[in-house]
Amino acid sequence: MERSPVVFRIPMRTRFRGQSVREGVLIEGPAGWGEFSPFPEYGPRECARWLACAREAADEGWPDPVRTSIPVNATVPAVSPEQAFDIVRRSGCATAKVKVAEHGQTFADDLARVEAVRDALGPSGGLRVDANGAWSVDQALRRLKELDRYDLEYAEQPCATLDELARVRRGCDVPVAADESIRRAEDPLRVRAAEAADIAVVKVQPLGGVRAALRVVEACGLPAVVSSAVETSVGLAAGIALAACLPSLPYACGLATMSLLGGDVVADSLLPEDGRITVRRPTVDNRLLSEFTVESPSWLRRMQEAAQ
Ligand SMILES: O=C(O)CCC(=O)c1ccccc1C(=O)O
Ligand SMILES: [Mg+2]
Repeated sequence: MERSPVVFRIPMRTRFRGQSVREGVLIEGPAGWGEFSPFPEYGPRECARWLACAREAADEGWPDPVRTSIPVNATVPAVSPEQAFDIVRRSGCATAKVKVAEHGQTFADDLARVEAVRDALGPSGGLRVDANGAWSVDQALRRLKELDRYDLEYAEQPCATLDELARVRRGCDVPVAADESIRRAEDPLRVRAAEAADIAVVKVQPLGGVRAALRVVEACGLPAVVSSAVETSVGLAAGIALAACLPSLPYACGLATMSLLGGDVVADSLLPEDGRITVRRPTVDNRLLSEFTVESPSWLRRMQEAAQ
């Protein structure tokens, strides 16, 4: 028997994107469980794609994998240099992504955090930064040049607009990855036309599922980095499925985010071992699920509105 939708609420171990809890709805269908967990700021139109991702997971499942494990990066929130060092060391990952340009912090904080992460990785590790679109073109050009003394693999969304990304790309040696610029089906063609990025960051929930994201990557014609939206292992499994079926996967993916959450709804969490996550779909554990279940008519309403 399939369960009715379950609303979950899981505390975050470190604040990320200004959030300290992660909430959403888990739905069960013939193919398994799916996760609907749009961030609070998204309206019904955007939420429709997040729901399509959950429905694909529950109703159809995903295309066959072409690899058995996914290389992943450690995700380093805007924490102190000491904490950043520990996060990277504990992760076992050879690649790390560091949040920079966080509200309330200075560029000196960013430099110190990136330096600590380079120390933790050693000279051969991959090190990327993510500014979430916060810099102007001038800031990005100056700051990336300075940060590049720690040898950056790429800079994720240094500025907000495609035109700005294209100018940063032309003006500096650090490759540029588009993340927030790729949220709708028509976005990849725009990124490509504007020559705004070297790499496409793709997230399955905002793009409407694994099949939809596969089409986006194809249309974009850029190497893809699959990233999570900080989901439970139910949601992460969809990202793992996308990374597992992409024809080519040249970079480590941002799917090692379970360590940011204070709990999970499966016993066999999608955590990395030696910097890789084994391709699999863990099953929901009823005891763990009940531990994080909350009553929330507003979440069920949000899901209904997304289905209109
Ligand atoms: O890419 C990663 O390493 C983890 C995922 C991540 O950073 C993220 C997760 C949720 C919302 C936004 C972002 C982001 O890339 O800015
Ligand atoms: Mg990003």
